[in-house]
Amino acid sequence: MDPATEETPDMAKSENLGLFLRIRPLLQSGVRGDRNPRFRRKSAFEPWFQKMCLRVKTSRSVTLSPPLALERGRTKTEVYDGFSQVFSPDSSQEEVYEKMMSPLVEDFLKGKSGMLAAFGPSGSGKTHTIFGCNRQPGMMPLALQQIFKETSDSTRSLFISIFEIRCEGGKEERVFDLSPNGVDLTMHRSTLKGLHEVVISDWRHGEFVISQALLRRATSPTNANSQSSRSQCVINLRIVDDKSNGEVNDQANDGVLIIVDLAGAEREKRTGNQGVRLLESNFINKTSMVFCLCLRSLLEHQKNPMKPLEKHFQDSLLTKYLRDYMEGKKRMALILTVKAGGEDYHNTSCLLKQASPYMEIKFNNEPSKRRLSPSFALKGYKEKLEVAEHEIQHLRESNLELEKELKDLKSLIEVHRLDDDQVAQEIQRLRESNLELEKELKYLKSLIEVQRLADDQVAEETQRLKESSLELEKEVKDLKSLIDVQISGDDQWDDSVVEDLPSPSKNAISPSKEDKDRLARRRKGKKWSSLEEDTLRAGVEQYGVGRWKLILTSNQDIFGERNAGGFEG
Ligand SMILES: Nc1ncnc2c1ncn2[C@@H]1O[C@H](COP(=O)(O)OP(=O)(O)OP(=O)(O)O)[C@@H](O)[C@H]1O
Repeated sequence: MDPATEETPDMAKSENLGLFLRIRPLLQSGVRGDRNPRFRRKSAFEPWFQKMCLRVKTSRSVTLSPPLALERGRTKTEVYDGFSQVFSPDSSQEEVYEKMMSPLVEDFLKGKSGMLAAFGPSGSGKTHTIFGCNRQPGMMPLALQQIFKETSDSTRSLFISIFEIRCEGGKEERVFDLSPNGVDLTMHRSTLKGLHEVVISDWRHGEFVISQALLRRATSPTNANSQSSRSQCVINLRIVDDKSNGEVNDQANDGVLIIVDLAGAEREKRTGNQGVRLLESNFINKTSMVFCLCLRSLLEHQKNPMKPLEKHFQDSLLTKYLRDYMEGKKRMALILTVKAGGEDYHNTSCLLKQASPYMEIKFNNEPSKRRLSPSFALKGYKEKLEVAEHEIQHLRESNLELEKELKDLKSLIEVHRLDDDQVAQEIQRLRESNLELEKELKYLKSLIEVQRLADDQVAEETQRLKESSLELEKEVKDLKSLIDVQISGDDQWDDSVVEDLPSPSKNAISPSKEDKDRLARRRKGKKWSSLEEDTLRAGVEQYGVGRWKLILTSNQDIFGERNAGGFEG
């Protein structure tokens, strides 16, 4: 029994499960989704209607023919009848909506909860039917349009939540909230804790929220479908009367409409799945199987109440969540999607055999009659308490994790701070050594300057000495020429005598008698003063013996009238 309500079963007012069948149009050869090369080769030139194993018989029945019978022109066919509606390959989304979805939405707006699930093999058009695309919006966007059209002037609010159940890498099943900022969810009984609900302002907003959620949904390409859903996707629409302030009362309209896009059951050979894909495929097939077991058990139980209603719903998270529907307590519709190609015969036949009996399942179609009993209230509070406790535990854990992260960050900052100190110290040290180097450089520069000055002085002194040396040389030259002039003035050599003289190297020159007299006269001349003698000695010391003319000219003031010839004696 639903923990929130106590419903009075009234089978007189019950109705059958709505079972719809939609046949996907055959895609052209080579179009992704029809990848069986064997079949493509065989049927490349056949007209499309000859390839089909499933044909619409009436608006509620179909005929199924095996491919071999088709090939050999036999008519071994099976008829499946009693569907709520059969949609042919050329039926539009609007047509499907009008006949299948619109009644569910009408009831939802009246406060009746309901569920629609799309069920069928991979690539048969479940996601296309539920969500559609921009050009062909599916049941979900069309439902939003209808809801907002009919509630535009009321005080009711629409809430949407969307989640998926998947089995990553073939491990345990997990639930992910697909709403913005959604997280992993845990299921307690049939309730998801922490599932985020978004209040929808208009149908475009609703469409946006759902399209964003679908971007997060797990999909992968397989041989059967280029974008195959790898998870069970569930969308909840809940409408709340704002006047009720969220509280339960008799008038409150809080119907829930659940739309489920199941991942398509797959045959390993068809999909070519391996590794992780194969594990996912096992999970998908298992969920489909549990879903079917629940419905079959419900049908058998309804047919023969002596047969117990098996608790198969416990075997998968999806059926756990949909327990009320799996146990026939709430209204449900199924749309079976199939492909009608010859190569799809096996899948289509299995699905029809398995699911067509579900059309006999009955549900009570009365709105929930809510009675607040003390036991219910207590039960409700207990559950709320459990949820709150769980959330507190969850918050505590995440708090601990955050604290740990904070600690790690702090220690990281500390390490960086230490590094910074070291860097600052190093900079300081470098600065100081830089200063020292600058000082040294300054000192060296001043030394070089001093040296340069000294060099300049040396150069100047050298220059000066050179100049004075030149002057001296000039003076010496002048003096020499003066001496020569003096000598030539004092000693009048007779050129004729000189010409007759033998070479000096062979004969000593002997003066003439006149010269000898002149010399004698000079010797006998003025007497030498002691100053003259001292000066002569000093001259000899300075210039050497024989340099009489030089000694004379250098000390002309002392020797006066004397001539150099008189010095030799
Ligand atoms: N009625 C239709 N009209 C046109 N195209 C369709 C129809 N049904 C399905 N398709 C196309 O067929 C391909 C497979 O469809 P879809 O993805 O809906 O399959 P599925 O049953 O959800 O597969 P899976 O279980 O692998 O996710 C898509 O390209 C889709 O657009």
